[in-house]
Amino acid sequence: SEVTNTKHLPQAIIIGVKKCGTRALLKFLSVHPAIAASSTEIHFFDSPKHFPLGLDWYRNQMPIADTKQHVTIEKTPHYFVDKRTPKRLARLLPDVKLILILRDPIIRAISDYVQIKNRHESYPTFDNFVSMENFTKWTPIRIGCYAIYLRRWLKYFPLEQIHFVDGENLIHRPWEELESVQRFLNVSNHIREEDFYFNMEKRGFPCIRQPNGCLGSSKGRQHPTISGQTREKLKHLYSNCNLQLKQLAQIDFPWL
Ligand SMILES: Nc1ncnc2c1ncn2[C@@H]1O[C@H](COP(=O)(O)OS(=O)(=O)O)[C@@H](OP(=O)(O)O)[C@H]1O
Repeated sequence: SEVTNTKHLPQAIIIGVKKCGTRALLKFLSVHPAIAASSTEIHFFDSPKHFPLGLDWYRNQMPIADTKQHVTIEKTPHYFVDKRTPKRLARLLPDVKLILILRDPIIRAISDYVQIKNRHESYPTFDNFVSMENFTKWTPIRIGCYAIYLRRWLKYFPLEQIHFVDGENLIHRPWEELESVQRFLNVSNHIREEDFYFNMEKRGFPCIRQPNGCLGSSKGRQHPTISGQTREKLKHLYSNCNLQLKQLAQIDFPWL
């Protein structure tokens, strides 16, 4: 077939959610011979600086794809929570396939917290935050109420255009999640169970054998233990959010 060696607008975008395994998913997909994955987060639709530069700028950020058979894909987890992105995306790339990876919102919140704490030494403990009166407004907590944001997306995209990945299963049995993502993207089932190994030095997270290995040191960080009281409070808060998500997305992941 004809080699085009050029950049294409993405046919698929991992729109989020932050700290749910977006990097792992994209890294694993990038070993597929028919997938051209962007190595950085592009932040086109959500950025006042980039968006006015238009689709030519966006296309130019994409990786070179060998042939027209390639599926070009990028991930920018902030798209999911950005108010302007769904409308802009629907207008500019109405047929784009959307991939949304979700994990247990309590673990996601701790992961988000650990990332912030990493940059701000004197940051309070997670338990301290959750004991505050208006803790539900704190971003690491709020983002985990996925239904709030998904509802916005569904104003612009039909459910069939969004593929939901279980971020917990992506850690335990990544090949299963990849099988359905590959099907959704209409590419061959190339990534298999034997392509993975589990790295015990990295809290048991999966790595892919060739050619990419494990994720970098900013992924798979140590998490603090949280009190039983904090956990109960969050379970209570998220039970309603999770119920709404199940109904909106028509999914039933084990942790929901
Ligand atoms: N294979 C593999 N290796 C390492 N880490 C993995 C993997 N699969 C999923 N995860 C989980 O992904 C969490 C980071 O999520 P994201 O990549 O979406 O983060 S970000 O939003 O781009 O910052 C990251 O969060 P932390 O554990 O808090 O570091 C991991 O829990």
